[in-house]
Parts: sequence; structure tokens; C-alpha cells
Amino acid sequence: MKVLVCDGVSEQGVAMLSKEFAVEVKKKLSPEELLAIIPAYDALVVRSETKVTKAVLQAAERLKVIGRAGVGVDNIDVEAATQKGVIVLNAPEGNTIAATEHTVAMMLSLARNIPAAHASMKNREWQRSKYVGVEMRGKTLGVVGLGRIGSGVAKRAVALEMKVIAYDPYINAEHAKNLGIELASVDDILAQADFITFHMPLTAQTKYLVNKEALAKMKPGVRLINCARGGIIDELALAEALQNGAVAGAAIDVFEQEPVDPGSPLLGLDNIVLTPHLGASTAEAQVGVAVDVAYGIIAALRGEPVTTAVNMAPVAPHVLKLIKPYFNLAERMGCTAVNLADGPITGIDVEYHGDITEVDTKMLTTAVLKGLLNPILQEAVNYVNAPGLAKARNIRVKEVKNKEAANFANLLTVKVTTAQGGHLVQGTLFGEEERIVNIDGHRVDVDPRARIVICPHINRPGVIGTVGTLLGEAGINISGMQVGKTDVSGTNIMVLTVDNDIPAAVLEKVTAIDGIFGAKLINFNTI
Ligand SMILES: NC(=O)c1ccc[n+]([C@@H]2O[C@H](COP(=O)([O-])OP(=O)(O)OC[C@H]3O[C@@H](n4cnc5c(N)ncnc54)[C@H](O)[C@@H]3O)[C@@H](O)[C@H]2O)c1
Ligand SMILES: O=C(O)[C@H](O)COP(=O)(O)O
Repeated sequence: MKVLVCDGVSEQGVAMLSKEFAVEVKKKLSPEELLAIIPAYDALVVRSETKVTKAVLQAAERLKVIGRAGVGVDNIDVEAATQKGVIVLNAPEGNTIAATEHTVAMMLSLARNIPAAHASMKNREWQRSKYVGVEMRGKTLGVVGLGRIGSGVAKRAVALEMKVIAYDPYINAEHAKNLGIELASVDDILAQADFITFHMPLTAQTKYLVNKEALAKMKPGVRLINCARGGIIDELALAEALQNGAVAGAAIDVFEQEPVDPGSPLLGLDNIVLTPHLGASTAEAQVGVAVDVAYGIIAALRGEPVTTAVNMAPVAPHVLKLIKPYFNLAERMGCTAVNLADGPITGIDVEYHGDITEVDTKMLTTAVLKGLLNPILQEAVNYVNAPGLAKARNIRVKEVKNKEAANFANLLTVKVTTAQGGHLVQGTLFGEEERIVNIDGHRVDVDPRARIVICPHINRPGVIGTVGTLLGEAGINISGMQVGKTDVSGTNIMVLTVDNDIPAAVLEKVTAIDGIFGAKLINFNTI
């Protein structure tokens, strides 16, 4: 597997990736250079500089995962990635403190004119009256976007004895109350705040949230801070408001175009504090995001679920802990079920029994789909594209939960429906060991990690021996064997563990044995 690392990603993360994959670090690639080399890579790691466009994704024949060493994924065409089944993951927490502290530093620098005073002194001047500032205590801070960074800024502003009001359509009043602040509408914030800081992603809803009209509603002499994303503030409108004094000052870390156009009107203003997208640029944050993203890339390339994927439903850590041991089992059960199916699958029912029913099991159902679709599709099926691929093939997927689990702490059941009828596979964990415990009503105890042959047959003397002899003559060693404890009268199932792959012609001969209904070889080693 080959990993391409672009932008300045910390060495710690690169070292983690290098232990497992062939890693190449290439900084400052032009869009054309990226387009030319991307077909060779299985994974791509970026920060905010590299633009992962639709064209890049179209050219990326082998790409399985894009890791963003940071929060914002607006430089990645996530929709195009999802359509292609490419996982996009980020490192949402590693730079929270860095961006929070940078915001506070920007706010204080702005209030006390520190950058301008510093520049003046470097110019051999001593201008005390020119740089009189304002205090934070008693001022109202409006926080727009009360997520990780917004909440961190609010907490620190409370410590500065500011009155904090916040707007976030997805945050409840309890969260605000715990921070010692109040929720408010955008209009309330515009009308009341002395300082307003923005901490939400750039979306269709947030683009130019601060435009001419919004600026006109603000308190005269307001100060604005944007350490979230360029484009939340209309820069031309802001420049005008800074020039005419409606806005007393602004502290801006992120810009509509990065690097900033040298002709930008913001660059010529005195009442502005500017930094070149430095919010996440601390030593600690860069190690944090690089290590987090490396863990994500490693999991994704191993085919394991990724907790920080942005184009998959997120999984809470306590849920992941409970369901993670079942991922391989679920995938192998899906693989078994599709191998048993005797025609196109029209429906899949995944039933959960036991304590596992208390948590969200959607990702396990996706693991079943992954195992079921991978053997039959040309393209690689993963946790991102599996549900969409099932839907595109008109396969109905249903989850059923029942807390009671007969004989097992937790039991997974996969039922596939075909025009010919259906098949059933049940599995569980014995301690940490995965086991398939039922196939089509026949109780078995199969370790789903090796190469197995499943043969349904008539329950009468001589049938099993004939299969053994035939495989032996074909040079296939049988290293394990299970015969179902049957609940189904007249028929049974044998599951043979074999050491070699079996040629199709030999499987056909096994199927042709009188009393054998079929012979399906499943090589779990390929999962
Ligand atoms: N300057 C930097 O270097 C730097 C560093 C880290 C993060 N960021 C950016 O800061 C922003 C916040 O990051 P975070 O980690 O706190 O993200 P987060 O996901 O924890 O918080 C974002 C918040 O925005 C809210 N939100 C969404 N739409 C909104 C809307 N229309 N109005 C108001 N609120 C809305 C969400 O509910 C959420 O609570 C992101 O844009 C991120 O890319 C910048
Ligand atoms: O979204 C983020 O994480 C920040 O904007 C940081 O971007 P950077 O990794 O390019 O510094």
C-alpha cells in the first residue's frame, strides 16, 4: 500500500504510517502534479492547502482513504469521494486547544492593539496615546458556532469576566448553561455583542453570514474575530466597514482565498490583526492531528471501521468498544451468506440478540453488507460505500433487535432472501473467538478465519466418506471437519476446513456426489 503525504504533516504521524506502508512526502504539489501522481496511491494525507477536487478523485484509481490532519474538510470534495467509496477522515480534536487559544490571543491582540504597537516600536516610535485599547471585562462576546472551539473560547471568555451569548442551531440550552453562558439568536448577537467570534464550518448556510446587511445590524464599534473559515465573512464588506469605522477592528486568521491575494483590501488597513491561517499551528496540535490521522489511515487501509470518518455515520467511543470485537465476525457472516445464496439477493435481515441490542449496531450491519458485497463486486466495498451499493442493487436491508439471546451472551443472525428462498447464518463470540454457530438451521461450531467448504447433504451413511475420499484423491488436505447437529430432519451440513484452494472442477465433482446438494468454498483469508 502506498501513502502520499502532502502539506506540512508532523513527522510523528509520518513515522507511524511508514511502519506499515510505503510513504512518500511531497509538499507544495501543484494541482497538475497531484493529478499526475495520484493514481499510484492508496491513501492521501493533507492539511488545508492541498485541494482534493473531483478531478483528483476521478484520477485516483487506487485511492481508498483521504486523511485530513485537522478539522475542516472543505478542501476535499467529500461528495465525489463518497460516490467513489473513498473514506474521508479527519482529526477533529487534535487542534481544538490550539485554535481556541489562537482565537483568544487574536481577540486580546485586537483589543489592546498589540500587533500595531509592536510594529510601531520596531519602527523606532513611542506612541502611547495612539494605541489605547479596550478591556474585556464586562463586554459582551457573541460566539457563533458553539462546538469544540466555540465552547472553549466561551469558557475562556467567562474567565475574562465577559458576558457570553452564543448562537448554534444544533446545540441545546443545557450545554450553554453548563458553560455559564446563554443561547441567543443571530440578530440578538449582532445587536448586543461588543466582540463576535465565529466557529462553525463554511457551508451554504454560513457563507457570507457576515455581509453588508449583517454588518449594518451590528453595534457600532463592534470587533470581529474569524479563526474558523474564510468566506463566513464577506471580505469586501468587512473592509468597507473597517474603513468607515462601523466595525472598530477585526482579527482574521482565515481567508476567502489562501494564500491571500496581495491586492486584498484587508491588507492595507490599520485596524486589523492578521495571521496566515495559524489557528492549528502549535507543536502540540500538529503532533496530535498527525497521530490521530495516522491511526485513521491505518484502520482504513486494514479494512477496519474508522471512528473519525466524515462520510460515514459517527460511532461513539463507548459504542465502538462494545461492537468492535464483532466487526470481523459480521463481515465473515455476510461473506458466508452470499456464498450460500442460490440466486440474486433481494433482502438481508440482520438480527441482533443480547446486550449488543442496547447500542447502535448500524456499523455492524454495514460490516455484514461489506462481507456480502465484496465477493461479488469488482470494486472494493468498504464502510462508506457498502450501504449505497446495496441500495443501488435494490437489496432491502433490515435490522431487527431482541434483547433476549438464547444460549449466547450476544448472537448475530444474517438472513438472506433470494427468489429461490433464503439462507441463514448465525454467529457469536466465545470470549474473543469468532464462531459461526448455525448455518441454515444446522448447529455448527465453525472458526470463520480459514478456508472452508460447506456441503449440505442427505443425512445417511457413506455420504461424508465419499466427499473425504474425493478431496483426498484431488490432493486437498482436510484439516478440520464439522457435521451439523441438525434440527432439520433428513438433511445435514458438513463444514470442512481445507488447506488448499479447490479447483472448480473438483467442487463440481463433489456437488455431483449422490446425496450432496452443493459444495461452496469460502476463503476467509481473502477478507
Ligand atoms: N484557524 C484554524 O487553523 C482552525 C483550526 C481548527 C478548526 N478550524 C475551524 O474552526 C471551525 C470550528 O471547528 P470545531 O472543531 O469547533 O468544529 P465543531 O464541529 O466542533 O463545531 C462547529 C459548530 O458549528 C455549529 N454550526 C453548524 N452550522 C452552524 C450555523 N449555520 N450557525 C451556527 N453554528 C453552526 C455546529 O453545530 C457545531 O457545534 C471549523 O470551521 C474548523 O474548520 C480552524
Ligand atoms: O480546519 C482546520 O483544522 C484548520 O483550519 C487547520 O488547518 P491547517 O491544518 O491547514 O493548519
